[in-house]
Amino acid sequence: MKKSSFQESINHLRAYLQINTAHPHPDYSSAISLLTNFASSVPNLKAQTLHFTPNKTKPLLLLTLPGSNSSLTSILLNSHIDSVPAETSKWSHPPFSAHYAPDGKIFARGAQDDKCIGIQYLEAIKNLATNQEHGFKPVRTVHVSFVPDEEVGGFDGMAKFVESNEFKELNVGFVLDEGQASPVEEYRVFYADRSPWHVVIKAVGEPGHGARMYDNSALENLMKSVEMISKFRESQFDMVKAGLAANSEVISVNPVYLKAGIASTEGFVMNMQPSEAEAGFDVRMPPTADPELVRRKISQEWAPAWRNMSYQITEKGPLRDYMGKPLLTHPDESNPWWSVLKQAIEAAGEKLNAKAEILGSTTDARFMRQMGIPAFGFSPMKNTPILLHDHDEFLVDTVFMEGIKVYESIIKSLSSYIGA
Ligand SMILES: CSCC[C@H](NC=O)C(=O)O
Ligand SMILES: [Zn+2]
Ligand SMILES: [Zn+2]
Repeated sequence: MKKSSFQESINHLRAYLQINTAHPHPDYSSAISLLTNFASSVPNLKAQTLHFTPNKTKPLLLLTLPGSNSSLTSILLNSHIDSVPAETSKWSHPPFSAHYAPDGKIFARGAQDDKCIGIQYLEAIKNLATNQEHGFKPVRTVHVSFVPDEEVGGFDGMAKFVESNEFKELNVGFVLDEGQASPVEEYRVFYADRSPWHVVIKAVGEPGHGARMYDNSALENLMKSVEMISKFRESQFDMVKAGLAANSEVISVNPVYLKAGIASTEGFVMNMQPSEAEAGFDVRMPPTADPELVRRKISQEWAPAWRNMSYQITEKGPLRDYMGKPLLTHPDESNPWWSVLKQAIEAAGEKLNAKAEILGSTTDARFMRQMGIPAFGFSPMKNTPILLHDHDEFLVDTVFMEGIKVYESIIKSLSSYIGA
C-alpha cells in the first residue's frame, strides 16, 4: 500500500461530497459503501455497519484499528454522514457536484460540515500506516465512527449508539468530534456545545372584524409575548456587543416561524382577526445557564396562561451529564487529554487559539459528554470563512491537506498516550 497522493486525497473528498446525504432524504447507503471501500484499502482497519433503527434506514459505520494494549480506553474520532439541505438555485455551483475551482476551492454542501473531517481521519490513518516500517500499531485502539442524523438532532444516530452494548464494549476514553472553521491562522477547539430547546408559543383570543379595536385578540396576545422575548434577546445580545461574552456564551432566542391568519385560496383574508396564532423559537443555552430560569421565563412572561397563551418546550438532548454536571470537557491542565491534544497540534507546527470555546450550535459530542466521556470539537480548517449551513460552502484543497497532517500528529499522540 502507498500513501494517497494530493490528487487522490482530494478525489476521495470530492467523491464523498458528491453523494447527496442532505436531509430529508440522505443517501446513507451510498456513503457507507464508499467509506467502507476506502477503509478496506487501509491495512488492519476493520469495518462494521451498525443499525439502531428497526427498518435499518439509518446505518452507522464503525471502523476500528486495534491497539496493542486493550486494557487502555480507546480513542473515538467521530463525524456525521448527513448534511443540511442546500438551496441549489442560490449556489454558484451545484452543491453536490463538489466543483473544484482553479484557486483550489471545493464547493459542496458538507465541505466544512463535516465530510472534510471524515475523510481527513481516514487519510491520516492511511498515511500513518504507510509511513511506519511495519505499519502503524497504536497502543490504544482507535475507532472512527460515521453516524447518521446529526443535523436533525442525532436521536436515531449518536444518541442510540452511546446507549448500545456495542458502544460500551468500545470502552471509549476520549472523543474528537466536529468543530468549526477558523477565519484566522489559529485552529479552534470547542469544549462544550449549547443545548437546544425548540419552543412553540400559542395564543388564542377573541376573533373579530379587521376594522375593530378590542382587547385580547390572539395576535395581540402573541405580539406582546414576542416583544418580551425580543427584550430578553436584546439583553443577551447586548452583553455580546459590549464584549462581555462571546456569542456562544449567552442564551440565544431566535424566532424561526410565525403562523397566523385566515388563509383562503386568494391568500390571507385581510379583514378578519384570527382566533389563534403561534410562533416558534430556537433557544440555545450554554452549559452553565440555568434551564429552570428559562423555563420560568417562558411560563410566566413569554406564554402566560393569563394572556391566553400556552407553550411547548421540546428539549433536544441532555442538559447535564449522568452525574448532574454541566455538559463540558475541561480545556485545562486538569484534563490530560487537553494537553495531549494541544501538544499534538503544536508538534504539527500549527497554532491553537489560546482560549478553547463553546460552540454556538450543537453537535453529537453532547451525547458522549453526557456519558462522562471527555470530548473536544475540532475541525482543522484555518484561514477559512465559516460557511456551515450557508450557500456556497467551500473548503480550499491545501487547507484540507494541512488538516490531514494535523490529524496524523493528533492520532499518533492520542493513541500512544498511556497516562489516563
Ligand atoms: C436540535 S439539535 C440539531 C443539531 C444541529 N447541529 C448542527 O447544526 C443544530 O441545530 O445545532
Ligand atoms: Zn456538523
Ligand atoms: Zn451542521
